[in-house]
Amino acid sequence: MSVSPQSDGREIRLVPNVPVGTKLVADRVRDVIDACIHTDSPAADLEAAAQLIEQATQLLRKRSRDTSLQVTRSNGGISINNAIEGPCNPVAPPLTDLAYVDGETSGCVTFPTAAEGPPGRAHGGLVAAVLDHALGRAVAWTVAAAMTVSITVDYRAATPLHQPLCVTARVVSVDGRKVFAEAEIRYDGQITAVAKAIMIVVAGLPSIAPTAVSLD
Ligand SMILES: CCCCCCCCCCCCCC(=O)SCCNC(=O)CCNC(=O)[C@H](O)C(C)(C)COP(=O)(O)OP(=O)(O)OC[C@H]1O[C@@H](n2cnc3c(N)ncnc32)[C@H](O)[C@@H]1OP(=O)(O)O
Repeated sequence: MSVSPQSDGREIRLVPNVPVGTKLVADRVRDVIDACIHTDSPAADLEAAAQLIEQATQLLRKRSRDTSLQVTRSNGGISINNAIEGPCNPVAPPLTDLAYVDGETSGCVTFPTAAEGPPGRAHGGLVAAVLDHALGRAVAWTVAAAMTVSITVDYRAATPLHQPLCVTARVVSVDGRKVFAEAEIRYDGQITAVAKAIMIVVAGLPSIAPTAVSLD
């Protein structure tokens, strides 16, 4: 594992691949979150479950590391504990299969029950977060790593839970450090939300290339 210093002093840790064991734990935690939301168990079972979860937490805390982003060298650099795409972050939906082809960035996401806003629909803030992330990826892959200073989301239709969704994003224009980009999320081919963003290229953020990662 190597470490790349960032402009604000934080570090990015490079790992060869998504760590299988950590991803397994994250997947099981996603199951726990889902079960927690749906459970109708009696109090004794809830108490027993809470104790088991506490035991698992203590086991995981036996050896801890800092919270720096970990990024793989494979597949264009998966940010493994990122809030949106991180396969090892149980809070991430996650956004998967990120790809960059002919200037277009795409990815897939399925929102779990935990992402519910209106009944049966994804929370609009989480839809916006996924779009923001795809926009960030598109800008990083097309121009350079950047930060969002403005994002506008139009919600056109319900974004369902538990259904495979496609996210696409691209750069529209560049004006100095300002990058204008747009993105959509689709269910069954129909757009449910579109986003327009202004992102500012910021020196020192991790750079990611479409085909080969060059982070150090
Ligand atoms: C493989 C590695 C993977 C790693 C992870 C992958 C994840 C990738 C995806 C992650 C994606 C996640 C994405 C996220 O979640 S990013 C997180 C959310 N965003 C932020 O936290 C950003 C907060 N803002 C800032 O820190 C500063 O504003 C920055 C540093 C960005 C710029 O401050 P700086 O002092 O440097 O620059 P400046 O103030 O001179 O401004 C520069 C220019 O910008 C124009 N401007 C500013 N604001 C606006 C505005 N609202 N509308 C229109 N224009 C605006 C401004 O007029 C000026 O234009 P001009 O006068 O030059 O013409």
